[in-house]
Amino acid sequence: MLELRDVNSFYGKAHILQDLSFSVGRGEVVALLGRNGAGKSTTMKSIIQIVRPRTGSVTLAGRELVGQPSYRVARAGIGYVPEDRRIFTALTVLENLEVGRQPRRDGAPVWTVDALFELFPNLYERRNRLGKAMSGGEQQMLTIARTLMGNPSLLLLDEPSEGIAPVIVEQMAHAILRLKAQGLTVMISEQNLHFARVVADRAIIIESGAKKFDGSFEELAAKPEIRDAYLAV
Ligand SMILES: Nc1ncnc2c1ncn2[C@@H]1O[C@H](COP(=O)(O)OP(=O)(O)OP(=O)(O)O)[C@@H](O)[C@H]1O
Repeated sequence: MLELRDVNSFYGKAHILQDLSFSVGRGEVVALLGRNGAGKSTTMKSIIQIVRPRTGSVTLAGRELVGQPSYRVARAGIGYVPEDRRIFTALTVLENLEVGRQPRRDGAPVWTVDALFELFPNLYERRNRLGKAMSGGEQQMLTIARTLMGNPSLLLLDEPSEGIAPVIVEQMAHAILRLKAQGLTVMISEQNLHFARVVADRAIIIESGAKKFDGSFEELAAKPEIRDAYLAV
């Protein structure tokens, strides 16, 4: 469904992504792992074209995304939840969800406000509260829910468990597993190996913008040297 081939991305002269190639199959949940500064956020930004790869290709269902404006990438069916939660603090939870509403898309799960409240019961309880009155974890859930209102076929979550209370992390894991059960394709970037193992089918590890491992968590467990070299555990 998603394929990166020999992607090279830069910030000015700094060469960040180095010939990065990987693919994500339809319905898969893949964890992009790596230390602080490994290039996880840059990878996601290079998929949605906030960062423009200088060379290489990024395709979604065979369609080239490199060079497209980000709003077109979103319309092509990619939902992106950045690390810094972006909710409208002066709008209520319900209003925030309405802002995200987009038409349904072929081959992607269709979301309603009710279905999202079922997925995130906390949001239902706080549906009339202003965004600014929510905890960090609830804001993270609201950002994910609002993105789902766009009915994406691929969801990119940048470090969804970072800085969030353990009880909310648990709810988040549960929600991601339900998204997978609905057939959504998900890529999460993570430093938390435990969280990644609970929700993802496969791990891709990067370091200095280059791929160091791509395989199952069983394969990763059999290679402690990889974990020790590239992950903070
Ligand atoms: N806007 C920018 N301008 C210049 N360099 C940047 C910029 N954003 C990130 N970098 C650098 O690019 C490299 C990769 O950063 P990136 O944010 O992709 O890593 P990450 O794996 O997501 O780490 P983190 O967990 O800290 O978000 C780092 O060396 C970082 O300092």
